Amino acid sequence: MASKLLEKMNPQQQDGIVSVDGPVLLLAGAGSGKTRVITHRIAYLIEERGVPADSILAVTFTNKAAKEMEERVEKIMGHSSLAKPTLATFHSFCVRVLRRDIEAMRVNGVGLTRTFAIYDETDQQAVVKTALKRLGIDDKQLKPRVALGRISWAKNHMIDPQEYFLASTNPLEEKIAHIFEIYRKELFKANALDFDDLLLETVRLLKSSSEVRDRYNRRYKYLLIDEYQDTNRPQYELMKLLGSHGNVCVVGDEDQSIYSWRGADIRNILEFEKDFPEAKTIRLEQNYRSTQNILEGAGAVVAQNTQRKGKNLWTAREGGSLIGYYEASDGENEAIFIADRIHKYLRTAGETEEAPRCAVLYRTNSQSRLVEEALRRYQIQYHMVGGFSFYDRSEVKDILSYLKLVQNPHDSIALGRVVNSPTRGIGKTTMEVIERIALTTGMSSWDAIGKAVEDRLLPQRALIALEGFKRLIEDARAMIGASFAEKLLEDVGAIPEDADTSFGFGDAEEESLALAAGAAEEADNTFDTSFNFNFDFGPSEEVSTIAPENATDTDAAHGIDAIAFNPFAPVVLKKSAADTRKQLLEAKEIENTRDRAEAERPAFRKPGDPATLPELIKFLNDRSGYIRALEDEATPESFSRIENLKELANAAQDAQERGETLHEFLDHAALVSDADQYSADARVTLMTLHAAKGLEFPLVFLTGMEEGLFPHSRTLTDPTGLEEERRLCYVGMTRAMDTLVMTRARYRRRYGSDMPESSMASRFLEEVPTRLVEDLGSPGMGMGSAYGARRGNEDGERHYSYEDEDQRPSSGLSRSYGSNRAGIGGKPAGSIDNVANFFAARGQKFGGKPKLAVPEQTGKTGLQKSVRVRHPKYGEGMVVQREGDGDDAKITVQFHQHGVKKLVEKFAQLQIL
Ligand SMILES: Nc1ncnc2c1ncn2[C@@H]1O[C@H](COP(=O)(O)OP(=O)(O)OP(=O)(O)O)[C@@H](O)[C@H]1O
Repeated sequence: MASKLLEKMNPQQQDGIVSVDGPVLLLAGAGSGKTRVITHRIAYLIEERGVPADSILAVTFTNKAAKEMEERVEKIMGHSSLAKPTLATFHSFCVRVLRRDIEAMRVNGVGLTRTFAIYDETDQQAVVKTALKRLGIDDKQLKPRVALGRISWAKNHMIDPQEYFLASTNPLEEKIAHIFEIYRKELFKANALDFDDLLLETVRLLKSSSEVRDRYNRRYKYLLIDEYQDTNRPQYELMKLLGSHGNVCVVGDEDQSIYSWRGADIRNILEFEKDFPEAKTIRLEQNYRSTQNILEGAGAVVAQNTQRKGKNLWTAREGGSLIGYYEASDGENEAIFIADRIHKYLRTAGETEEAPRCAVLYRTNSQSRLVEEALRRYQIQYHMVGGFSFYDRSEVKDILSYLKLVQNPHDSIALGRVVNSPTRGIGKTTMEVIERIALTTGMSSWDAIGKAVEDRLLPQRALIALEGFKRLIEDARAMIGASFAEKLLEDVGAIPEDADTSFGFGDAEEESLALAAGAAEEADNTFDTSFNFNFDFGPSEEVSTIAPENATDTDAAHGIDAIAFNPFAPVVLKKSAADTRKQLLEAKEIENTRDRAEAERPAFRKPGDPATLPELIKFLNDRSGYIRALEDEATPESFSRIENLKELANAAQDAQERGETLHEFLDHAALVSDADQYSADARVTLMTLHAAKGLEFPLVFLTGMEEGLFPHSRTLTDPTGLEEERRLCYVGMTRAMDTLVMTRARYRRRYGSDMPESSMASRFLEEVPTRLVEDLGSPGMGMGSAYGARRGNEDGERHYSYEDEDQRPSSGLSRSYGSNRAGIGGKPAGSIDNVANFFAARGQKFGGKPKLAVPEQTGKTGLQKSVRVRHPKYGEGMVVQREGDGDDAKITVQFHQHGVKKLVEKFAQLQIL
């Protein structure tokens, strides 16, 4: 078997597969087959070393990668193992740990419970807005997004509000520390965690509970971490906590570290050997993906970085086509060029390649618009990754918020979102009173509503509306309560001696088991929302026989709404453990009798059993009046929203068929990321460079290669940030298997400005050796300038657009545009002359290695690099480049408010500060 697993692997890959004892650092260059090695390593551990599959934990970066890995392992092993390795992202792994064990951190009944909510960015922003309001800070002065960014940064560096406050050096930072503290408290009150917390709380849990930590250490004997270069501090700590046995294999490529903005610390990979001095380092340096030209080009770019270990990637695919370069006159022209190329590619590749696939990559999402428009003109279907996801639609978010409330009524953000959606007469004033009660008593909004209703603290009309809402949520909760009751009963008699032996995730029975201990004290406010999805509605005549037996406080108090929807009254736990057990046994007795009677009728759901997830969604859709409100609206938009809600019910049906719990369903919706939307079947994919990591395409377009756009303006004065942008460029270039085209627009419209602004070529273009590049017919080249440096608005050059006669595609789909256009100085595009001219001009401006070789020109005015300046219109900024001298000198300034501008010195009216 070993020989089979090692077949078709190069010696380094083989080493990576069989070196399973002790720490291993697998430095895997782009396209060097690390996914292959990881999957075969897992199979090797199981098949050759006899390691139980479920003692292997492999952590990947996206859900999609985890799923793909799972499929690949299964394929290699041919479904031979019943137990499975755990393949998950850090976040989903942490959710599972916390859903199982978070209550181990509760002290004297205080702390989060397993029904915690996960807050996404919208939820987080809502909390920050509350904090701003409470502190009297105008959200225009301090944008919630900015505050949130700082909070997330602090969390990823494991800094708490107190530490943040102590370290703050200015009033703004102090304010953020206060916001952070309120934010933290609000989430706690709402029994909620944000994405960063998922990691932090898991670290805290494993550190604080040796019992829990030991259990995970006993369970997972082999730890594999993919994309190690992108791990942040909490992830690093998790690696240490979970990998204390030393069988840790981290796989990564420091040249592909692109997530520092999420707190990723490249030092984790650079210093792995320090953390584990006995670590074995294996380098995978043969690239199987790209041609030599592409690889060399990408290698030359990333070689400019200093923060790297360095490696010699090589490929057996010698030569290949040159890297294409197209310098468009403007953004529209760039988009048309791309659409045209794709059109031709799809037409011709269809004849030769099995499944033509290509990707258009950009630095920021907003760049997609023009490309989308152009593709539509060419009637080319495309798939966009990172657009508005299904789960982001407002109606879907609303119903998910109802579900979140069913799971955890203390989730104040979910409550705020739907308390008056659809409108039910709970206005702003009412909610302000509720918030005041919550604030003064420290209660959650849900409890505050309860108090307001009980103590009659609001006008009658408001109270009726609040009561109605409260009852709706309680009824929905009651519908699923029976599941808890039933499984609890089953588990009470079957708690294993050693809980370790039944350790596993996603197992509904196990979840109930862990809940059993806390059930008595928490029965009224901690519902387990695990579902048993295997039942259909029962026959309606059974209502009368079963409902009274199991009637509950909730039913008595709230009439028969839930029953009207669900003919079987649900079981809700009473408060004492003895009562609970008695009630459960009674329920079980009834069940047993009924089970026997119904053995022949499997199609019906058993009376008293919990509602299924789709049933719950339908109940919420109907009882909340949401669908009715949309129907009343009767617009095409409202009908399509209804369709979306039906689709959500379908998603729930799928989840039910996979045996997922409500937790898992909501967790899935919360953890879906941009990259997960990628579909391998799409022929044309549009996505950001970040989302493209780990993927490969025969044809890749890298667009918007302009200073200020890529590298992003934020990083122009920050060497570390610049290195990360360069790595991003490297990631983008190495996605290409056969053909890579880099494009740039000389003019680009920014922030909806009237006139497109002139741009400068990205420095990354400069770093690609000229011998590897071919001009693909950039219009208007060779006018004595490169990258439009002298062709800014100031010299009045016209720019092309859809409307320009000679740029417009001729007609229909057979148009040909771009590559056969006249190039530099009227010569055919792509001719040796043109290319030479073009790059000669470029060389003059930047020199071979711009970073080192560009001599700083001495200007008369002292407007040198790094000098701070003020412009009458753009305000303050810093000079980042000076080109030329005398009257014609061009000064590039990074303005604080307006981004990068290139100005002619003599006209610029720049004042040195
Ligand atoms: N030994 C091999 N022989 C032939 N093809 C291989 C071999 N190893 C890997 N490949 C192929 O090389 C390509 C890249 O492999 P893979 O996706 O595993 O690389 P990677 O290291 O994960 O890349 P990246 O880090 O750039 O995302 C795939 O198409 C894979 O099938």
